[in-house]
Formats: sequence, C-alpha cells, structure tokens
Amino acid sequence: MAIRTVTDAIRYVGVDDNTLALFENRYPVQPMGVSYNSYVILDEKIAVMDSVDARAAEEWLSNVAQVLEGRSPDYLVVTHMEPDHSGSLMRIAQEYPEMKIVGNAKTFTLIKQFFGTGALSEDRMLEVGEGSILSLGSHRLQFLLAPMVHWPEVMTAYEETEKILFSADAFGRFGSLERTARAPWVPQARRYYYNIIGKYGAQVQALLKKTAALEIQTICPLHGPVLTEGLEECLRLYDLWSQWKPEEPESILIAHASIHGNTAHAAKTLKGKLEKKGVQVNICDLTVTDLSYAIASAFYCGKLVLASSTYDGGLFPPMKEFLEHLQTKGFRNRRVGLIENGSWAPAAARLMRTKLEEMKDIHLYETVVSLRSALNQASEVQMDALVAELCAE
Ligand SMILES: Cc1cc2nc3c(=O)[nH]c(=O)nc-3n(C[C@H](O)[C@H](O)[C@H](O)COP(=O)(O)O)c2cc1C
Repeated sequence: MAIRTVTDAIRYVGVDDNTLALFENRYPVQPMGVSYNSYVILDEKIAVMDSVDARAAEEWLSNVAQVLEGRSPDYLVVTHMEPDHSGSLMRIAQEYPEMKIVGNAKTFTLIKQFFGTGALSEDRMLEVGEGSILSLGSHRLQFLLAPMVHWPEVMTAYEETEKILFSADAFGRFGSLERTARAPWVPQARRYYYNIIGKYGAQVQALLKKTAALEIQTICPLHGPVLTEGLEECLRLYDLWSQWKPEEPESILIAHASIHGNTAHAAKTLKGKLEKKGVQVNICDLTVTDLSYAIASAFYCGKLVLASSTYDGGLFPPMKEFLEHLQTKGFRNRRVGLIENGSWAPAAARLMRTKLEEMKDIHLYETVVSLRSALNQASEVQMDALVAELCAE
C-alpha cells in the first residue's frame, strides 16, 4: 500500500514494481525497480488518472478503493494505451460499471485493438480532443494532445486549479518510489528519456511549446516521483534532450568493443592522454555495459570516440548494436573519433563511418587510429593526432 498525498484532493495510488527484470522486456530495472503511477482526483466528480500494468492490478485496485472510501469513480482518464499503463483498464472498468473511460479518438481505436471491439460499450467512452475541458467540480482538466510522445494517442492533462500537469510518460524515470526515494531524478530520467522517448524529439518539442503557456507547479508523470521542486531544471533538460543537444559539449565518451582486450587497452590509453590534457572523459566497455546506459552516456557528451575490433569482416557485435541503437534514437549533432582494430584486414573504421554517415549532423574527426592487433608506435602517433583534434575545439 503506497498511497501518498499529492494535494488535499489528489492522491497517488500507483504501485512499485521491484521484481521486474527488464522494462519493455529490454531495459534493466534492477536494482532500482520501476513504478506504475496512477492518481485519483477527488471532487464532486472523481477521476482516476491512468491504470497500471497488469502485474500490479490487485494492489492498484485496492489503493483506489481505499482512497474512494466507498464512492465510485466517474472517469478513468487514459493518457495512453501502452500496456504498462493500460493493462488493468478492463479490471477497473468491470469493477465500476458506471465509470466512463476518457480518451481521444485514437485511444479508443487502441482499446478496441487490445481488448476487442465489444470490450467497452460506446456509451462508456467519453471522447476528448485538443483543449477539451473535463470539469470535476473545483478541478478542471484541460487536455493537451501529445501525439508520438511516444505513442500516437498520447495526451497530457493540465489541472487548472492546482496547476498540475499529468504528463503521461514525459518526465518519467526508472526507479520505484520506495527504492529510489532519495535518488536524484536526472540519471534515470535521462536513461528513460533517450531509450524510451528519444526518437521523438520533435514531438516532445511540440508538447513543450504547449506547456510553456501554462503555469505548472507540479508534474505528475507515469513513472517515478511526482515533481514539485526543480521543475525549471527538468523542463530545461527536456528541452535540451529533445533537441539532441549534449549536456556537456566538451566531455568525451570513449565507447569500446574489444574481443581480446587490445582495443580496450588502446581506449584506456586514449583516456589517460586526454585526461592529462584536462579533458572530462567517460569510458564505457560495450561488452559489459547494458546498451541503455551506454546510450544515455553518449547523448550526455558532445564528443564520442568509438573503438572496435573487426569481427569476421564486420563490426564486433556490441559496437554494431550500439550504433544501431544510437541511430534508432536519433543520435546526431556530435563530433566522433574512430579507433579500429584488425589483425589481418581491419574494416571496423570504414563500417563505423558508413553507419555514422547515415545519421544527421555527425562531424567525424580526420584522424583514424588503426591498430593491427595491438597499439604500437605508429598507431600511438595516430592516437596523439586524434587527441590534438579532440582538444582543438
Ligand atoms: C572470431 C574473430 C573474428 C575476427 N575477424 C577479423 C577480421 O575479419 N579481420 C581482422 O582484421 N581481424 C579479425 N579478428 C581479429 C580481431 O580484430 C582481433 O581480436 C584484434 O585484432 C585484436 O583486438 P582485440 O584484442 O581488441 O580483440 C577476428 C578475431 C576473432 C576472434
């Protein structure tokens, strides 16, 4: 039971999931867990804001019932239909047969796709659109559509009286409320943003333009803590991230994928040389680091050095996957240096370049460090030239 008070009239009834291994069956969420957030607005009319993953249905329904104290909700607002927020929709719909489901036209299409055309009777569907108002009494929800942030039917709701933005997945972060109560918002919000929403920067920008006109005192996202402090910083970062701008333009991430360790050694040597010049350097071993963390680190820095072994005439798979994931998430607007290794026919630099050339606004440094098995005098000269280029701008 994790009922929390957002304001006198608004309660958090979401559920922590501390046992899920992979969010979206892909992104590790251990040991921090994840929360499926849901809120109840108590007024003359009662609105439940979103449901939760089916894994958490029982606990959520019990939380909702406790807050309702015998009343029935009038509305379930569905900000989007992704199953981690809609998996319990039919359960609550059955529990409270008078309750209407509030969504936009696309929401109802998806409800029919997920649950069948006859799952909800037409008279239970209350369709809203851009700017629609749902009055609950002293609370009024104004709907702002946010298509493709990051599903087509996403909408947010601004509660005008208490100046609360129910932001759907925007401003969410990994980490259950219990386990990450004192953790800073930014690191897991960044990893969540770039991996889950990152591709849709233009659509996030469109949403930010709409919210800029609102006075927002609280943001209630669908994962992670309710945001009441430091909102300006959260909004600033979302503005930056959604334009694919680095947080630290001068910082360098060295990401390496090495089979037997020689390429990794070269990457570490480069790190040492750069640090001697006073540069802030992060290093990431792609063979042991989960992609979602590597992606977040790459977007954080303005400069990236990729170091990869050649593998059967191709890229060593951890580097290949990293580049593909970067591309999917819209990686752009960065300066990139290359280190390749190959014992008989190195091809990694050419292959990395080809992939990077498919991305927008990538500036490749002229010097390529090409190793034949291990770093030697000749390749170290190349490395020093790359260091000079990396430090020149
Ligand atoms: C399965 C396998 C395939 C490889 N394929 C190539 C290749 O196609 N071309 C090449 O030049 N080197 C190839 N290599 C050699 C690697 O690139 C070699 O490990 C590298 O030169 C040394 O760097 P490392 O210690 O970082 O792995 C291959 C090595 C392995 C184990």
